[in-house]
Amino acid sequence: DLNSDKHALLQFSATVPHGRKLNWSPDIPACTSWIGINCTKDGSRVIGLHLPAVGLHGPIPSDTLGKLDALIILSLRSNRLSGNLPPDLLSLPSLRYVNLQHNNFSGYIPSSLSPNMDFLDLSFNSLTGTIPTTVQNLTNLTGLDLQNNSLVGHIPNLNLPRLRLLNLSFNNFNGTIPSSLHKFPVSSFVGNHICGPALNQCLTINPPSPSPIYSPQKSGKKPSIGAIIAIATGCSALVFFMLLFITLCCIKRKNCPVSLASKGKSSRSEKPKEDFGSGVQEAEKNKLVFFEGCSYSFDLEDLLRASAEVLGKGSYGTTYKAILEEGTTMVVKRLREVVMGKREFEQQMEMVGRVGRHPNLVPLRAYYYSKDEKLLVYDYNASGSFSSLLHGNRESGRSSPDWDSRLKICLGAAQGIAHLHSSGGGKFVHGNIKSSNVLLTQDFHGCISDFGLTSLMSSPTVPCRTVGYRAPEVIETRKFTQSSDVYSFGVLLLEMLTGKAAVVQSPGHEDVVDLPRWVQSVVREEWTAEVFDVELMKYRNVEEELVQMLQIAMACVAMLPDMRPSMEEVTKMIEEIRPFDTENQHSLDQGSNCTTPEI
Ligand SMILES: Nc1ncnc2c1ncn2[C@@H]1O[C@H](COP(=O)(O)OP(=O)(O)OP(=O)(O)O)[C@@H](O)[C@H]1O
Repeated sequence: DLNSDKHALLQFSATVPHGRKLNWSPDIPACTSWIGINCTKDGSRVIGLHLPAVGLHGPIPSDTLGKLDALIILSLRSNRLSGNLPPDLLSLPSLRYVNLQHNNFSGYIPSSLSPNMDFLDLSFNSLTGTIPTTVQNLTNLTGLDLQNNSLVGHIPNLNLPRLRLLNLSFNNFNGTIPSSLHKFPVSSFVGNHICGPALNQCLTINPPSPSPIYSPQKSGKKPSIGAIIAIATGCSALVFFMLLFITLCCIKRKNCPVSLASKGKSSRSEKPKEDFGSGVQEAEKNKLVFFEGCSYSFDLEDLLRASAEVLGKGSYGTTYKAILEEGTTMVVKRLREVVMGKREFEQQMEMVGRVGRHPNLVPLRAYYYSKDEKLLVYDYNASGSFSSLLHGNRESGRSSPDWDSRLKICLGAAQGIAHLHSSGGGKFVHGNIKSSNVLLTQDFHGCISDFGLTSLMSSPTVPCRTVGYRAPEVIETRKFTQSSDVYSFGVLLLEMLTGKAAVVQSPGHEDVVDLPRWVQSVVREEWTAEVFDVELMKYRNVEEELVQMLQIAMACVAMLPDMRPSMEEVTKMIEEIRPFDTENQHSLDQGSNCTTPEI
């Protein structure tokens, strides 16, 4: 509440060009309301209003600027301010820096703009209408960020000599990119229906659907009864089919684990009853195929003699941790239901081996193929998976991963998937993105595992434990695409942000609902902050980054595949939240010498 004295401790001080120092002291609330803020004790005038992410809400009073006539900086980003922007809000000649991103402002961008403006950020609001032509007069403008609004019309020819940063992505612009803006990257325009040389052709990615996460109070309009019925019917059908599917899946496969507890966890010294290698022919015990550059000295016989522990039963078979007698620990995946012939299998494995040379991918080290046994060999990663880090900690007493670690892991995972998608002539699809397939290095880099396996299977299996990650069209068509990978990654991001599993029990109901729908329902009723994992709310000054990540996640889980961004775009958007030093990343694949990470 801007009128309360809750923010009384906020201080602002700056030196104005002519050298006079202004202090914005705790005395400010005594000046009754924020529109009277400039009546500081010494009568000096306020030149900056900087109140980011402090929970301000409601509309900005229309006569604000009559009182703040010396304002240079207006920064109210990441609040819950709503309503139309007052027509004169951005018109004060003193205004130079405006940042109102991540609020709920609606209506048009005021056409009266300070001619001295050098930075204008109105991104992540619900603004409509066109870009006012007066923007062309802002010759000092160095940055213009209008991304994630509902702006329409043509992009004006902005001949602004100082403009360095431009982001118009995820709006409803159409037409072509004017020549003056060709120097900006594709990411500046993505999510619109526009064409231009920078894009080679017309953009195919449409703006995300106006879900409540983008505009919780968009235009104040309520959906029609018909729309409500359609949405309700659609959601019920989705939940029904999901439940039906889960049930069928579990009936069909008796070995579908009901809980994590049912996973075999034998001790190191004791071999479990179920073991890998029983289908290996005696004559073939030297037939383990290693990838070029590997320096492992064990062979298949050594691997079969190893002490094995079941790590889990996944969609493709059982995964074992194998401790060889010489001390090396490897992971062996025993595939089931592979229908491919030997030659085809070998070709596929060669491809997987080649593609896997990336810091954010878990490389396949070796494989074995015979009629009765198919084995894949990977390094063992002692730090476990993102899933166990997120969901396993509270019981084990380990602390929940902090925001920085989560962000870093997700960026790594996104980079890994983006690399996969650019491989195989841009046709490679993972088909099983989920948090247990994101393994972690010791220093918390996310690495994607299990790639290249979906095509080995007899039919595109939709495993019961991974239903929550499946894009709606996959459940229907059983076809995996790069867009369905993006959807799964979006669910993974939501899992990271909420701390919840991909399928959640909806509060007060017995039925389960997938995470994207749960997030949407919470955001519709409450405010975004309710969605986030309480563990994340402990950190200060991260709200804005959380909301940004939530926007990315929701773009990924758009119902229509064409509406989802590509993984390359997702990676860029995450990088924009917080740039990491990617050059110094450690990886599972340290070099190409197949070094097993320390155990
Ligand atoms: N290289 C590895 N190092 C350490 N743990 C691993 C490794 N590969 C897999 N795991 C872990 O072993 C467990 C079983 O993996 P598996 O891939 O068989 O099943 P899943 O990931 O649960 O399901 P899916 O088969 O659908 O991917 C998972 O918890 C996974 O994180």
